[in-house]
Amino acid sequence: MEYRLCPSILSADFNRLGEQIQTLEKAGVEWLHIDVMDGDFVPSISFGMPVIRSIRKESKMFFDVHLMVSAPERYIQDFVDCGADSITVHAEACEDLERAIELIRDAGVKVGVSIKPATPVNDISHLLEDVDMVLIMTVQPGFGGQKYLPECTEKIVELKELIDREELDVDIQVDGGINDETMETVMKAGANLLVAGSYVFSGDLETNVYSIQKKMDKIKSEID
Ligand SMILES: O=C(CO)[C@H](O)[C@H](O)COP(=O)(O)O
Ligand SMILES: [Fe+2]
Repeated sequence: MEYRLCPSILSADFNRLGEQIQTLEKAGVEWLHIDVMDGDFVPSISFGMPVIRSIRKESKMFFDVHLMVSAPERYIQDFVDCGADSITVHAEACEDLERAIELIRDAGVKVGVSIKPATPVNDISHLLEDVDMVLIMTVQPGFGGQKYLPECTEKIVELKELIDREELDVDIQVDGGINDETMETVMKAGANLLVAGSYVFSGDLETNVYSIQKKMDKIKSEID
């Protein structure tokens, strides 16, 4: 099982975004989590295609685009064109989730489906064969810096059991409130892709990345 830290640039200093992305890349980070918010599916607005297009020119990292957008089907090709390597849509945001998955697949990038804390795993369990990743939100989507919702842990366990039972190759990503304490909980529950914003970007970025990766390696050795 491949475990990865996926820093979320929502917590970056946008005045120094290029420089901070370079720091992450030099420290060995391979996935960059990119949160797009539309002010409709979630209350806040973040950024969109022009920002992604700009950072794509400077970075070879895997761009993991988390669309917190209503009817995301409208924008799949745009996000692929500006540099996404994977696109994650919310089950709650799509009128036809199967169609959204098909559009992402046909556009040639990896497919992710996300569920909010109140959405049961059961709502997406029939689609597991069609996706590369399921993102379990561990806070209400819309803002960085919130506290991990402990009731989400059992959803990670449930999803992991389903994936193992059906012998599928699907990553489990978690997003929201990941820190020193919660990273152990989510990894032991079955998550392998850990999104973290405020935990990575508060204080010295390089020091944080090395220390988080070291902690992840230690937890991984306890799981294997
Ligand atoms: O999707 C998100 C918010 O909706 C972000 O990826 C997430 O909040 C990361 O921030 P933090 O690690 O500070 O909780
Ligand atoms: Fe996110």
